[in-house]
Amino acid sequence: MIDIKNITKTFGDRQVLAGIDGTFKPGDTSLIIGGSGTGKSVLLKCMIGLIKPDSGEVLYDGRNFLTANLDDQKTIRREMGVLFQGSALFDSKTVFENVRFPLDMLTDQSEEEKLDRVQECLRRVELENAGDRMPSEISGGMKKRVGIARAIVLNPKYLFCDEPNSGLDPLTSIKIDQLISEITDEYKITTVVITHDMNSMMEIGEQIMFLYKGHKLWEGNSDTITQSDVKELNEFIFANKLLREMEK
Ligand SMILES: Nc1ncnc2c1ncn2[C@@H]1O[C@H](COP(=O)(O)OP(=O)(O)OP(=O)(O)O)[C@@H](O)[C@H]1O
Repeated sequence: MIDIKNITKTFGDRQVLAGIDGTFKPGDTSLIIGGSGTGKSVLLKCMIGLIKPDSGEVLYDGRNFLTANLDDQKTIRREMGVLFQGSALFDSKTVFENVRFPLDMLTDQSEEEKLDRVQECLRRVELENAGDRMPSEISGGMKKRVGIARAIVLNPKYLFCDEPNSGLDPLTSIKIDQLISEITDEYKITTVVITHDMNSMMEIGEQIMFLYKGHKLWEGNSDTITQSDVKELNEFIFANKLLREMEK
């Protein structure tokens, strides 16, 4: 479980996060949605320690990440898996080496243990036969799956995905969403996904937080999202639908 309390962040004279609260539960794929520049990535970065908020708390199963000492912060970090935008694979490493990388950096496992674990994760994302390939030789959807395998290789309690659908066609997007959602459920991970994607909201939105200009304006799930009376949310959904229609 992750609790965030009153997270604020200002860059210069621009307030980007104006006091965000939220709870993210194990086994749930929670979505953070909102238009461009509303603070979604900054919020995610505050949660994983890449940006220091001006105030607020981020609690990982009750452990205060921001005030923890370095050792405790390291322990919490080790429990996080992150799927960055664009997958962020190392171009010069094979698929296998990319997935093995966190094990090399953060564990003292034997070669055999690492081999087993990497194979297990590649199998989970249905890429068991692609280990020898280079990122340049595989499709965008496969790259995302490699990114997911790498994000889960350390058996994370918490998984963060920044726009996992960016650059993918609708069908591949749905498959990636389903994979994230299945893995979340299977391993009871607390998963937080940033997305613009309307299909994702309807398919995997067990909990959805809508940000608008740094404020949390609405919270709910895919069943309740179309019934809200929040004007900004309805406009966001309408614009999204329109975009989808135009793409068809
Ligand atoms: N390091 C930074 N320094 C200054 N301003 C920043 C920094 N990071 C983000 N911002 C600003 O904060 C605002 C929110 O950015 P953020 O990346 O969180 O938006 P977002 O909701 O994720 O948008 P998008 O969907 O387009 O990625 C933007 O105006 C952005 O320019």
